[in-house]
Parts: sequence; structure tokens; C-alpha cells
Amino acid sequence: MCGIVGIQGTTPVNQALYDALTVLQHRGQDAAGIVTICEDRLRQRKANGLVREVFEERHMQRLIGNVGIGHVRYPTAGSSSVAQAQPFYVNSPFGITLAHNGNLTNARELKEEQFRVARRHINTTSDSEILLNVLAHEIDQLTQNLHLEPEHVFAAVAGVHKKIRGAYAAVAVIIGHGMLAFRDPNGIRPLVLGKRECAQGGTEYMVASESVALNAVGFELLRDVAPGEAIYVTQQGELFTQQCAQEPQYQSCIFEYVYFARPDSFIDKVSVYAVRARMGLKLGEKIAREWEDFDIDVVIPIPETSCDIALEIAHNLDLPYRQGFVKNRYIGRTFIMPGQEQRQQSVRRKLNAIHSEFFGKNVLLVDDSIVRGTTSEQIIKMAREAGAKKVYFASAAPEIRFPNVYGIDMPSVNELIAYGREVDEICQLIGADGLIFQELEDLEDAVRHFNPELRRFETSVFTGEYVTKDVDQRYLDEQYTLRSLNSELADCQDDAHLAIYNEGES
Ligand SMILES: O=P(O)(O)OC[C@H]1O[C@H](OP(=O)(O)OP(=O)(O)O)[C@H](O)[C@@H]1O
Ligand SMILES: NC(=O)CC[C@H](N)C(=O)O
Ligand SMILES: [Mg+2]
Repeated sequence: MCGIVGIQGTTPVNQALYDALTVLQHRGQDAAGIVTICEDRLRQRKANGLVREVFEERHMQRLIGNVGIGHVRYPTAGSSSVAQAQPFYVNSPFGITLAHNGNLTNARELKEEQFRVARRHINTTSDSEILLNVLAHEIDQLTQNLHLEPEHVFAAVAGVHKKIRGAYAAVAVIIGHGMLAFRDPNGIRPLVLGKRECAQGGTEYMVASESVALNAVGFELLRDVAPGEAIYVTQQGELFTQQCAQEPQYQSCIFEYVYFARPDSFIDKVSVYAVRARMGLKLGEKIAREWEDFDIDVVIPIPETSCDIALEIAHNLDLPYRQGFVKNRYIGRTFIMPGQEQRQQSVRRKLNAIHSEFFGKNVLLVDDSIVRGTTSEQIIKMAREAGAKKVYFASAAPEIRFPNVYGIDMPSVNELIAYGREVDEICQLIGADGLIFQELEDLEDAVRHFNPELRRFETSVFTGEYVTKDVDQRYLDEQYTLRSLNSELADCQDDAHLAIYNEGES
């Protein structure tokens, strides 16, 4: 997953973009980038690393201007090379820079078409560079001179929706004209709109992946960007919005609520925190139903995402809740780290057990999800080493059995511990005394409870059914090969100097 942000302001935006990216850091830890625009000149800084590592004071000083966009990256297409860090830039028409969260499922066809029909060369293996070029070509086709009206921009987004398949929440700046944001017709990835009245006068607009970014920099949440909708704020600060898809519908990614988003965010009018608590309630009910005379003494979360869920399970089962693992606050999220070796090493560096909470007890460990099983297997060992008598395990998401093609890095079924396995077998593999998973229906209900308009969700990792209907085995095999190839290539690349034409090296 990635995090995106954009501000069309009346005051300098560099600090606000930086602050917003720091609270979106949980969506991507590999690379970060900011582009600002001042007097028709674009300034950029992007590199691998966390936000606080990428931007030094000297970079921030250069990022001048009242409009800009930012990105934190968790790679899905291509590699984690800095060449694929975002935002991307094309110099025609007008000069456009874009940041994208999601993944396109017809990227290969689009790249070929862009070369054949639009004579556009795409230099990286990033699908986001393709998205930018498709948008640029659409805008180019719709404008004959230097004039650009909101209706041109909306027609271009309508063209993008017709051509592109997959997941995309995107923000772009068309230099000298305005800021554009749009969400794919299924609303797979989240996107919110906010505003702030500036003390010096004038209204500033901001879009971001999650509402927490608006809160952090003092913007008021206006609403979610609807599936298929485009938001355009002109350089003069005028806001225009339009539905640009023919058949928009809510089929947003349910995994945002399970794991990705921060609990203090609202997505599609639903509090992520409230959903996680309700996931705990539902799972607690299932445990009480299926493990009638359970002998659990204590409920312990696996920090950090599962804490709100575990608390509610404990409450529901009338059991004590204890924070039996301490999380090292300087280690990031393990699941979104690149490479299985790095992920494996990180679990023990990240979590450590408080022995007194385990010794001689039957514990129920709770996690939001089991994906590769890296965390659960190691954490169960740690609980036993700490003296637990029995270790039960509960997953607040159902069994993850299929690859994700919409922006989550789960490219191969062979990596997924639940693929082709039933609960007993998974239980044995992770070494638990008992294992229980949430029902998909209960997970969907947990979200829908707070917004009944959300009738359907993108749940392919549980069901193998893909909302864009274009994903077959051939595509999945191709993605897997590409991904392996790209990560090998990334290891031998020299990315020391990647500058943009009009600015010196960062
Ligand atoms: O089965 P696995 O492949 O290990 O993946 C699942 C685990 O990864 C995530 O934690 P992560 O450490 O990324 O972040 P968190 O601190 O937000 O829980 C998730 O919360 C699970 O704990
Ligand atoms: N996780 C994401 O949203 C990734 C965005 C884009 N596909 C990339 O790889 O950079
Ligand atoms: Mg976790």
C-alpha cells in the first residue's frame, strides 16, 4: 500500500506535506517523495527510506511553493529501486506530476499502447508511470492550445477510467493549472478531501489517502472522494468535482480496515477503530460458540494493529486483557518490509515477551491477520519460551488464500500459509494448541454496520474473486515472475544519483 497527499494552498505547503507523510508512514516504508511547484517550476526530492530519513532541512528549504504532492511507497509493481519512488513527472502537456496508490492490472497492455499510439516512452517498470502517461495523453488529446478548463480535465479522467483497470487513488498537479485527484470506479483504495481557511485569507484544499493526514495538519475532513469521482482545484483555488465513471460502485478493499489504515482514520464514513472493535466482538462471539468450554486464562494482542481487536475479544469473553508483548517503537511494520528474510528477523527484534504474563497460563494470542505466518509462528514460540502452558491463536481476518493484485504485496499463493490448507493444518504449522479465524460474512458485517451503503467489498485475498474481472492464472503467474525478476535487479542497481532536469541533485 502507499500513502498519497496533495495540497493546493495559498501558503507554503512543504511542511504540511512532510507532516502528512509522517502520519501516512504506516502505508509505505520503502521510499518517500515530495514535489512542490512555484512559479511554474517543479522541485522534487525523493529517495528510499522513511520520511524522516529522506527529507533533510536542505531539501525542505528547496521545496518551495503553495502547491505540491507527496508519496510514501510500499512497492507492488516493479522493484523497490529509487527510480520507482514517486511522485513521477512528465513534461508534456503543461508538465504533470503524479502520485499513485494502488496497482493497475492491465499495465502491460497500456505500456505497449502508449508507445504504439501515443509514442510515449515509459522508462521504468512502475505501473504508476504508466498511469501518469495515460492521463497525460488523454489531456493532450482534449486540448488544442494552452487553454485547460475543468471539463477538459474531467473528460481526461473519464478517458483514464475507460482505458485503465485495477486500483488507483491518485493525485496530480498540472503545472500552471491546478491540482487533480481521482479514485478508481470501484473505490478500491481510499481517498479523502479536506479544506482549511487560511488566516491570511483564502481556502486551501487537501486530498490524502487517510483522514488522519488532514487531522495532523489542521484540515477539516469534507468527505470521501467517491468511486470514479475526480476533484479539481484550479491554481486560483476554485474547487470543481465530477463523477467521471460510467458505472461507479463501492467495492473498497476490506483489508484497509483489517490492517492497513490507522485506527484514527475514517474511510468511506467508517471509523477504522470502530470496525476493529467490532471485528473483536464478532470473533469473541465465534470463540464462545465454537470453543464452548474453553480454558483460556488471558487474552494477549500481538502489537500493534490487533490491540483494539483483542481488547474487545477479552471484554466479550469476560477474560483479562494483558499487553504481554512489548513492541520496540523504532522498528516499523514487518509485513510491508521487502524480503522474507528481513521480515523474519524483524519479528523478534520488534516484539519481546513479558514472562510473568505467560508463565503457567493458557493464553489466547490475537492478531488482525495471518498472511505468510511469519509473525504467528515466531510469536507462539516466544509465548512457549516465556512459560505458557497452552497457546491458542485467533485471527480477526479469515484465511488469506489468494494473491492481491490491487496494491498489497501478496504476489504468490505459495507464500500464503493458508493456501490449500485447512485450519487444523495451519494450526499445526504455526504450532498453536488451537486456531480460529473470523468468518468473511462477519468481517463484512463489521464494516457495513457503520455504513450500510457499503454493500460490497474487494475481498479477493479471501475468495479469489477479483472485482475488475480481468485477473486469471496467466496474469497471476506473470506478476509473480515479474516481481521476482525485479527484486533481483534492484539488488544490483546503482541509484546514487537521480536528479530531475531543472534541479541540482538533492
Ligand atoms: O502472517 P504475517 O506474514 O506475519 O503477516 C501478518 C502480520 O503482519 C502484520 O503486522 P506488522 O508487523 O506488519 O504491523 P503492526 O505492528 O501494525 O501489527 C499484521 O498485523 C500481522 O501481525
Ligand atoms: N502499494 C502501492 O500502492 C504501490 C503503488 C505502485 N503500484 C508502486 O508500486 O509504486
Ligand atoms: Mg501485526
